[in-house]
Amino acid sequence: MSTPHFNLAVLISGNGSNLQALIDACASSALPNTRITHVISNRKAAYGLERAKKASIPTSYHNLVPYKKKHAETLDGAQVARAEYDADLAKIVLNLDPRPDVIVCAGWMHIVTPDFLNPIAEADIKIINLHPALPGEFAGAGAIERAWQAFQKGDIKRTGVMIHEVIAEVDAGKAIVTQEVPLREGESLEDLEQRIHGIEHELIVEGTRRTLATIKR
Ligand SMILES: Nc1nc2c(c(=O)[nH]1)N[C@@H](CN(C=O)c1ccc(C(=O)N[C@@H](CCC(=O)O)C(=O)O)cc1)CN2
Ligand SMILES: NCC(=O)N[C@@H]1O[C@H](COP(=O)([O-])[O-])[C@@H](O)[C@H]1O
Repeated sequence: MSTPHFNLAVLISGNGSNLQALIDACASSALPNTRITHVISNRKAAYGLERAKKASIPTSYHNLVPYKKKHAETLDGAQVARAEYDADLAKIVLNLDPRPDVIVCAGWMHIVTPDFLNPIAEADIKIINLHPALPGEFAGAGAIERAWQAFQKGDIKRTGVMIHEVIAEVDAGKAIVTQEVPLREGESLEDLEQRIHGIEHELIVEGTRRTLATIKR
C-alpha cells in the first residue's frame, strides 16, 4: 500500500459510528491515501475509543472535569477552565506525530473556543464538523429531535445534514457539503434518527474527501 498522504485526527464523545464510517472509508477507495492517526474523546466511556483500538488507532482521553475542579474557586472559573482545557487540547493535537492535516469532529460534544481554534489555524490544520441539520437551522445539541418536533408542529417539511468548517460560532461555519432529509408523517423520532445517521455516515466521508481535496501538497 502506498504511504498515506493525508492524516486525520478525529474528535468524538460517544458511540463513534461516524468514526467507524471514516475508518472504513480509509480502508477502502472512498478515502484513498488517507489514515486516521489519532482519536481524541472527551468522554472515557465513549464506545468510539473501542472502535479506534480495534482499528489500532492511538487514542487520547481529554476531559473537562479536572479543569473545572482546579478552577472551582477561581473568579470566572468555568470560563478559565474551558480556556485552559481548550489550550491543552490544541497542544495535544500539535504534539501529534504525524500532525493531522484535518481534524474531524464526529459527534464531538464540546464547544471549542479560540483558545483551541487559533493555535490550530496557525498550524494550518483544518477543522470540520458533522452536524445533523441544515445551515442556519437547529444549531447546537439535540438538532434531530428539535427538527422532528418542529415537523410535528407543521413548521418544517424537511431537515438535513451538513459537514461544515468549525468557527467560534457554533455550527455557523461555511458548509462543505449538505444533504436535505425530507420528513415523513407518522415517522417516529427513533426512525428519523436512524435515517439521518445513515446519511451522516456517507456525508462525513464526502465532507472529509472534499476538505482533503483543497489541501495543496
Ligand atoms: N466553536 C465550535 N465548537 C464546536 C462546533 C462549532 O461549530 N463551533 N460544533 C460542535 C458540534 N456540535 C454540533 O454540531 C455541538 C456539540 C455540543 C454542543 C454543546 O452544547 N455542548 C455543551 C456540552 C454538552 C455536553 O457535554 O453534553 C458545551 O460544550 O458546553 C453544541 C454543539 C463541536 N464544537
Ligand atoms: N452537534 C453535533 C451532533 O449532535 N452530532 C451528533 O452526534 C452523533 C454522534 O454519533 P456517533 O458517535 O455514533 O458518530 C451523530 O449522530 C450526530 O447526530
